[in-house]
Amino acid sequence: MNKILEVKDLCKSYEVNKRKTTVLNGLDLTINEGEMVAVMGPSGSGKSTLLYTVSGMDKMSAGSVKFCGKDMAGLSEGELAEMRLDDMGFIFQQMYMMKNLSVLDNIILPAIKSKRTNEPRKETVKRGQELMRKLGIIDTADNDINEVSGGQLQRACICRSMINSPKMIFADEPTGALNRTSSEEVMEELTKLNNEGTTVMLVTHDAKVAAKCSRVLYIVDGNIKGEFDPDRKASVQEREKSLNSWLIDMGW
Ligand SMILES: Nc1ncnc2c1ncn2[C@@H]1O[C@H](COP(=O)(O)OP(=O)(O)OP(=O)(O)O)[C@@H](O)[C@H]1O
Repeated sequence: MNKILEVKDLCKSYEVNKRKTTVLNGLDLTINEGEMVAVMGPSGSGKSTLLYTVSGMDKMSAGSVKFCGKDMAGLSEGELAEMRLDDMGFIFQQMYMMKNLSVLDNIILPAIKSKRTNEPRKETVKRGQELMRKLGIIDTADNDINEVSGGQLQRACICRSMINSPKMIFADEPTGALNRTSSEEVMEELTKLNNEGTTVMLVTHDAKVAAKCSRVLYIVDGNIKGEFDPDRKASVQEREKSLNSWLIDMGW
């Protein structure tokens, strides 16, 4: 198995009003290509910070992060931005959609910005529309982003995260704001993507979501306290049940 993400002794602290808070505290983690990893843990334990730091969205304070064998600390801001644009997909809570663009234009924006290919805009639009069709939101293509539901917007975020065919998708609470049906649909799409070979790392508070992953990490005080491998051959109910009892053991 090829390693896609190698994290060693990762530390991250913030300074607010001259007071230093250490959020990640010497964390080690390896994720192999094709894994779907859930990050769980109490509120404030550092889950989102971990996601932002290993994906290069935020600067680490110490340690090392290698993505596809490349040491992120050795990359310039421009090289990092290119890596994020071409090789990583993001589904983050704040969603970061541009308010003055339609849903479709938001989805294709990363492809328009990418220098990797000189794909004509017409082709990019076609690919964006195909993704929207696949995720069942093609009818919203020309809508403003405030004219769609939370579930539709989350699916649009998934389309956008996929438009450059990334090697890995980072998702922070991808189902957080959704009802059970939308949440299941979004997870179905992420699982499909993962089955097609995309590595996924997602933060969630929902054991139902985590049970669909190949590995669950439990973070406490900025470090991994335990890991759990849901048995993907077992039924969804069985996986959830064993995950829930493991979470209780972890202090959930
Ligand atoms: N930009 C920032 N500046 C200062 N402190 C921050 C910043 N971002 C996060 N923190 C602090 O770092 C700690 C961990 O935050 P983080 O968002 O990673 O936790 P989390 O486990 O994802 O929490 P939740 O489950 O509530 O989303 C918190 O105490 C938070 O206040």
